[in-house]
Parts: sequence; structure tokens; C-alpha cells
Amino acid sequence: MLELFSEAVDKNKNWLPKDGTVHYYGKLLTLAQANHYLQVLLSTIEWKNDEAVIYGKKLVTKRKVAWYGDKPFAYTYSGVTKLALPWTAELLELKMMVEKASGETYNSCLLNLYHTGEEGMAWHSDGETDLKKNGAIGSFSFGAERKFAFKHKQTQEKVELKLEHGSLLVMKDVTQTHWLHRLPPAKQVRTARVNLTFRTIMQPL
Ligand SMILES: O=C(O)CCC(=O)C(=O)O
Ligand SMILES: [Fe+2]
Repeated sequence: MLELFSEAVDKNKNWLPKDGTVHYYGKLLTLAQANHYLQVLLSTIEWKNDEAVIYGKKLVTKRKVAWYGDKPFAYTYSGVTKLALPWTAELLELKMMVEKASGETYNSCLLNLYHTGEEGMAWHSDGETDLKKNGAIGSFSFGAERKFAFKHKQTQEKVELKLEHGSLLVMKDVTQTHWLHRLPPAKQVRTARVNLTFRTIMQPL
């Protein structure tokens, strides 16, 4: 269909050349809505400094994190286990938007707060054992626009895209098996970014 006015975001495009599926849906929200949610998230989420065990040492990162879900799921991330908090009203609204846009469901959300461009996230994949294998991950971004990058684990091929204020990115299928992703530091960025990754945690029977 010919779209005369909206910016051309091809929601059906797979950004990965092979071994996985990444869709970028662009902005799901107006600027006013995205600004509203950014303010609500900054003020209502229980942000905590992230702890990670790297080479057996417990490190505290500048980036802040939070973990919410349908139940107090235990989630082990970078060697540290956290229990999910119950959804806030706005997180439930955002979860429903991501579910509708992506055609997938989620039962939990990991949130990251990057205060400035000096904070980022190193190369990793989200293949933790308690995550549903090949489950979709819906990544909703607010605040400072930042670059996001993928790197193929075998060939080192790279794919980069920009994540806009109020936009949705979805990673699914075998993406986490074959690709790493990261949020590179961006020295020129002086404002905060909040990212929500909606996920499916396996429920013990
Ligand atoms: O901040 C982002 O866009 C990505 C965060 C991420 O990769 C993660 O939380 O696993
Ligand atoms: Fe990730």
C-alpha cells in the first residue's frame, strides 16, 4: 500500500540476513504519549543498580535495572537472581501494546535505565535457561535515541539500527542462538534512555 505521509518503516523486513528474525516496528506512540510513559517509568519503577558477577567478582553497574512479571519469577541474569515485582498499571498498558503489535504474548519484563550515553550494555544474547527457548523478546524504547547492534557469533557479520523514542523492536526464532546484541556507548548522548524487554519465563509445572 502506498503510504504518503508516514515515515517508511517496513515492519515485515527481517533485519538479520540469516539465522534469526528481527523486526523493527518504529514508533508505536505519539511524541506526547512516549514522553508521558518515559516520565511515569522514571518515577514509578523500582530502579536498582545492576549487579553482575564477572570472572567471579561482584560488580555494580551505573545502569539501573528492574524486573516485573505475572508472578514473582526468579530470573538469573549475569549470575545474579532476582524476583519479579507485580506489574504497574502503565507496564501492563505497554505490555498490551507490545503484544498487539508483535502478535506474541509475554509474562515478564526486564527494564534498563541508561542515565547518559556513557552507559550501555556489552555484547550478549538473552539465552538464559529460564527464558522460553526461541521465545520472542519485545524491546520498547523511551528517551534518548541510541544505536543497537547485532553480531553473528560465527561470521562476526554486523547489523545496526537506531531505536527511537516510543519504538518497538522484536527479536525472535533462533536469533539468540546465533547472534549477540549490544547497546554501544554513545559519548554525545547526555539524556536518559529507558528500555523495556518483554520476555516469556518458563513456568515450572
Ligand atoms: O537496552 C536495550 O535496548 C537492550 C537491553 C538488552 O539487551 C537486555 O536487557 O537484554
Ligand atoms: Fe539483551
